[in-house]
Amino acid sequence: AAAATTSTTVPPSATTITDKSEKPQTNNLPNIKILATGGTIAGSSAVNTDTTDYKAGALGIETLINAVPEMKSIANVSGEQVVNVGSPDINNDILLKLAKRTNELLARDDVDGIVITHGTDTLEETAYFLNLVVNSDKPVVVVGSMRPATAISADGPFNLYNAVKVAGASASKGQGVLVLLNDRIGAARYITKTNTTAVDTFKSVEQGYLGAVVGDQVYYYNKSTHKHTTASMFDISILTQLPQVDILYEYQNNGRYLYDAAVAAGAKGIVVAGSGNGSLSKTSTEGAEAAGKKGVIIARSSRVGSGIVSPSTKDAASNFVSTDSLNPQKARILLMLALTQTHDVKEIQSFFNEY
Ligand SMILES: NC(=O)C[C@H](N)C(=O)O
Repeated sequence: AAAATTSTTVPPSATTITDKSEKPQTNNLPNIKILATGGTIAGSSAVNTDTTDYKAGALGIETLINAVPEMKSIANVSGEQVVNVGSPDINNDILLKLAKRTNELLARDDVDGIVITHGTDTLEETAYFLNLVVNSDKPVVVVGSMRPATAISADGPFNLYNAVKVAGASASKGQGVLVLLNDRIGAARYITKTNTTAVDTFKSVEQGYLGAVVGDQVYYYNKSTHKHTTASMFDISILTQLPQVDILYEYQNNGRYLYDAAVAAGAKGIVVAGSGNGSLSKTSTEGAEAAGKKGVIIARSSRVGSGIVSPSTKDAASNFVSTDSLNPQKARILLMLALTQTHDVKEIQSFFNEY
């Protein structure tokens, strides 16, 4: 991010960690806002060996910032608590609130980048949503941890420090929304949680990471080839809600009743976590086609965990779209946004090809 350069350089120690004055800083460090949403990075337990039964979203932003005073030497850091929840409880209202606040802050001259602390369970969904709706090329870095703040060898503090470093690096501009854990910089479009409990859980198996933080340096090697941030056509500034999109999982012996139930409950779109290359059983196909006739958009993704769901010649006849390499939970994010623009199947397919 563009660091303000002035002739009067204030030593880093003169900055306050949580500056609520909203005045531009006068040193040459980048101004980074941390928006806190909860998760394990803000998790707490009475037992320091507890890595599973702790309370996620227990500690506030002040505590997280005060735990890493080293950030003062790399940025002017201030924080805001947006919500404080485990990430399974991040919902559409929170997504909209977070994205609007992010855009508001990025529009200001005295904000050079944003770091968002978040639970890891649904981190990739929030990161991808922001990737599609942030309308600035300033860095946005989403960070989490797998061990609560109270654990031996908690991974949160260093992840947070590195996230601030990445958010303050000029090379991070225009890279789309980034995800930082374990010294790796991932693209929101590609990265996913691959292990339920391991610290090195965030991977981009097919596409790779964009870069890494090693020592004092931020390194980039790749760029996301999909449209994001300033190139994205999605605008959430006037939205107060997002359309209901549900995910249905394929398995042997399934029935169409889940499709009927989703439609009855108000789904405007259904993402199918299909088997293999986005396959649906005959009974699911019946349910999906019946939903399609009622105007519900059906998007074929895959339960496999990696790979592309390729377009099928049968899609046009059934009014289905295919989701490229987006996993079901990210396909749901894109389909919600697509449905704010159009219900045309061809147009929605083109969004899945481009974003
Ligand atoms: N590691 C974590 O952050 C998991 C936690 N359950 C959450 O997503 O909030």
